[in-house]
Amino acid sequence: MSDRTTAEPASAAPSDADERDLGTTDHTHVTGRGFALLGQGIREQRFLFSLSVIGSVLYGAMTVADAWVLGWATDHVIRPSFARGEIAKGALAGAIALFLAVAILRGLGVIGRRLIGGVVFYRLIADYRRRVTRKYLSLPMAWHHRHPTGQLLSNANADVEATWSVFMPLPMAVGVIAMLVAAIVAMLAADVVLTIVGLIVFPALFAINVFYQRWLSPKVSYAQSLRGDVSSVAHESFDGALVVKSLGREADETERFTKVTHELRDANIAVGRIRSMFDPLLEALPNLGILLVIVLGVGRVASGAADPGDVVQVAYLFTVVAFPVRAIGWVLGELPRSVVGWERVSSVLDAEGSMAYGSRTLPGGGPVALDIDGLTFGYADGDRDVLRGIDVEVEPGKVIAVVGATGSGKSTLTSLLTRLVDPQHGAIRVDGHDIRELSHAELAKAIAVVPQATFLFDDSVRENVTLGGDFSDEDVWAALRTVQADGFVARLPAGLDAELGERGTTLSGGQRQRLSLARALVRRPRLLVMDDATSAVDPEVEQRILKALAAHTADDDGPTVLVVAYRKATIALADEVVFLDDGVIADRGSHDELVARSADYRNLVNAYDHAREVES
Ligand SMILES: Nc1ncnc2c1ncn2[C@@H]1O[C@H](COP(=O)(O)OP(=O)(O)OP(=O)(O)O)[C@@H](O)[C@H]1O
Repeated sequence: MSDRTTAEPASAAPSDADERDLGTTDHTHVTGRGFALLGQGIREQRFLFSLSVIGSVLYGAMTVADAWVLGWATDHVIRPSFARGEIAKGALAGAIALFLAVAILRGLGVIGRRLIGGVVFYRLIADYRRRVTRKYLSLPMAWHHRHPTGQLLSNANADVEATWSVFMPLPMAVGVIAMLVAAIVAMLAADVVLTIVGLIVFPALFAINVFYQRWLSPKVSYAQSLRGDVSSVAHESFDGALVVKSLGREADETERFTKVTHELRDANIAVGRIRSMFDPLLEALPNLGILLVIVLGVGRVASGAADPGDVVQVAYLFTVVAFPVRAIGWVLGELPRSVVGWERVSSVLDAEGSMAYGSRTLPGGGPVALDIDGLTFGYADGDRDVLRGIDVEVEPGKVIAVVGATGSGKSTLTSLLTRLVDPQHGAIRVDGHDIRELSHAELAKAIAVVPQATFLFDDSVRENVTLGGDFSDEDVWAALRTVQADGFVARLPAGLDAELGERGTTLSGGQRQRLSLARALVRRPRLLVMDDATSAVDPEVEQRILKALAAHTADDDGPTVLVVAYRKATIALADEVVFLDDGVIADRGSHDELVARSADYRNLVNAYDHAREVES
């Protein structure tokens, strides 16, 4: 019975709607696709899977051998001992040696099956998680915009696990087939009549199991998807604790949580109900078989048609084979869930539209000339172009500010500059080369973006700045100095080694932004794109940062800068300002020129500064 824990299917949490998917899937197709999936996994882990099956077959053969040894010992050791009143020492030693040899081989079989079978399962999961994650990283932002984070997490986690969980009981199921053949042969050799009982009990056990698993599996999947819902509601409540508490929504949140936990409770009870119906039946059937064997066997021994050893052997076979036979049921019952998991996983792996990169590298070093030429872009799910006919030229080392009302397309422009998305029309060139021709590595090296929302990893300051890149501590400190972050980092107890906690929660918003800026600068980009990247930094520090950047640029050491800016003082530092209005360039020139000639611009920058003054 101890096999139960390892051989039962892994209860991977599947993602939403498994219940519906399983309910509507045609079982014949599912079985066909399920077997194709098994073939795929076996091919990919050919060697280890074969080893685990050998282990399983060895285990099966030795289980049957164990029954045979028991029968042999009954006839050659126990019965003669009772008959003669003394133990036949030679036969006893032989029986002990046989039991030991079988036990050792059986143990080796179990190790092979469980250990190597486990390795196959975990390798498949790790491999497919890597493939899915790698695919995510290669898919364009347009694809990501269409797929919520929760779904991506579930694809990489629960769906991959659901796909391969069938590999947990698979080696055992394959071994069980060998075990069954050997058991039937052993029973036939022992007693044909008693074998007929086996031929009724085992197929019945197997059929009930398949039916049971088919009924249970979608219910288990559904319960597990609800478990995912419970944790996502809890996660959201904890994440938004500030909002929940400050707006006094605790009771509503508790109610939302209660609703989903009650659904989970009901789903688990439904699973328990089915289990409570089938488990006793599955446990009872082999015992009824044993009873039948003993009743029939006693009669056959009395009539001299069978030896007691044969009856003991067949009865024992019933006890040891009955449980493993259920592994075949687990495999067949798991197949529909695996197929659903695989459909979700392959929808990611087969997704089209990976960014195609060129192979060009940019000659020379230092700041680049930027040329945005006739750029037009619309989001795939949007009903209109967000940017239309944008033309901007920036000389190397100059600072250009992009100013515009909310929703005018500033962040979209920064996404285009780093090829998170590509334009439908027009081109972006650096030093005359279309950025689509640059190799991926060159693009990442030459152009750095500091996004509006800062993201820090739960890691040290150093790792957050270098992101694993090969930079010396000197480089890191230099970048920190430019962004005026050297002071507070030096004051952290562990300095560069200080751990920042999840999303950098141990730092203030302004400190986080400065680290995010340092991360871009340490790479010495040739074009730096800042999307409102200093909004949480106080104006005076922001001025110092921008001046330090400008000083580097003046030494031909710094990048060309495109900055989405709001504060008048920041905008005034730019060599030129591009004023975006609803996706088109409404005006451009120096800040003073725009203030003098554009009422809209004037109103906007005044409103910004006023709003920020009120905020602070
Ligand atoms: N992923 C997206 N899918 C569809 N539409 C989008 C997406 N991101 C932005 N938009 C739309 O594109 C337009 C421009 O958005 P964008 O974020 O570029 O504006 P913005 O000027 O940076 O605004 P803000 O100052 O508020 O950050 C908006 O109308 C917005 O609704």
